[in-house]
Amino acid sequence: MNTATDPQVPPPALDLDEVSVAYGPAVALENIDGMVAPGEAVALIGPNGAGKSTLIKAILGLVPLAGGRITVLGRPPAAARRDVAYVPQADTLDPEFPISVGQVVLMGRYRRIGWLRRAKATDKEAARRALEQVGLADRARHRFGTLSGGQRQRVLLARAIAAEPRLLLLDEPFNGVDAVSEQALLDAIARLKQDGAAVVVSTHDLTLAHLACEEVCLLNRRQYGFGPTNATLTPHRLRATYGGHALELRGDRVIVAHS
Ligand SMILES: Nc1ncnc2c1ncn2[C@@H]1O[C@H](COP(=O)(O)OP(=O)(O)OP(=O)(O)O)[C@@H](O)[C@H]1O
Repeated sequence: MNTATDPQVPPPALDLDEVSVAYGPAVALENIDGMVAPGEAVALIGPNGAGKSTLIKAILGLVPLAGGRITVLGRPPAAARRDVAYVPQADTLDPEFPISVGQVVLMGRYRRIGWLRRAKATDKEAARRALEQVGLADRARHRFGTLSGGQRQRVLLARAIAAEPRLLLLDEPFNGVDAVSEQALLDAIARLKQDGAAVVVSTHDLTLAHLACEEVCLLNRRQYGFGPTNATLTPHRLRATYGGHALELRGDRVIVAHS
């Protein structure tokens, strides 16, 4: 989607314009198109290998585009990095890393502080508040690796909150988290949106999409829908997105039957 630039109107948080990405000869994403406004969230939904993480990496400017354009807060992705925070999948991190929970969260401030400067009282306060927002204020001095998977995911979200992002990217944040962590994540996302941040969250969890996201983007290499959550998450579209596999809905969670 390409928007005309009007200096009076704030730019969308994210504008995807016919985005394509390839790894060598293999096309991972083809002609993805959509927009996210400040204060809104979009869920990226699709099966394993659909290209959700690839799209997040492209928004971060970490993979080159084979075609199209991504605009973040009116700028190319690399120029917007300071205003973008990213929460990776928890299982991609080494829990043995000898660092305290408080230090992990303070890392979210480093782009503001500069890596070689010392954190100021305002940075420490921002980190403390972020940890409080995810319900782990009492764990600041604990070693990161001693926390559960769900708690570590919340710490990484706190690190992102401490960065005061205008665009937050979350890669499957609900994988393996319990109901308490799930609620803490939902509350934190809601607060960020209230503060005007936009959120992009890759997930297999339709409950998360319904509870936290105004819009969804259905992906499986190409786009099977991008629009308001209720109108877009139809069984017909989901079935098409999940490659024609028989689709079982349990509650409102998608279970793909490999028939
Ligand atoms: N660095 C890479 N080099 C080559 N191919 C890659 C690379 N990263 C991803 N791919 C391929 O691109 C496609 C999309 O992968 P991606 O990780 O973006 O999917 P995903 O939707 O995030 O999947 P999941 O739900 O399993 O995390 C897959 O076919 C994957 O094998």
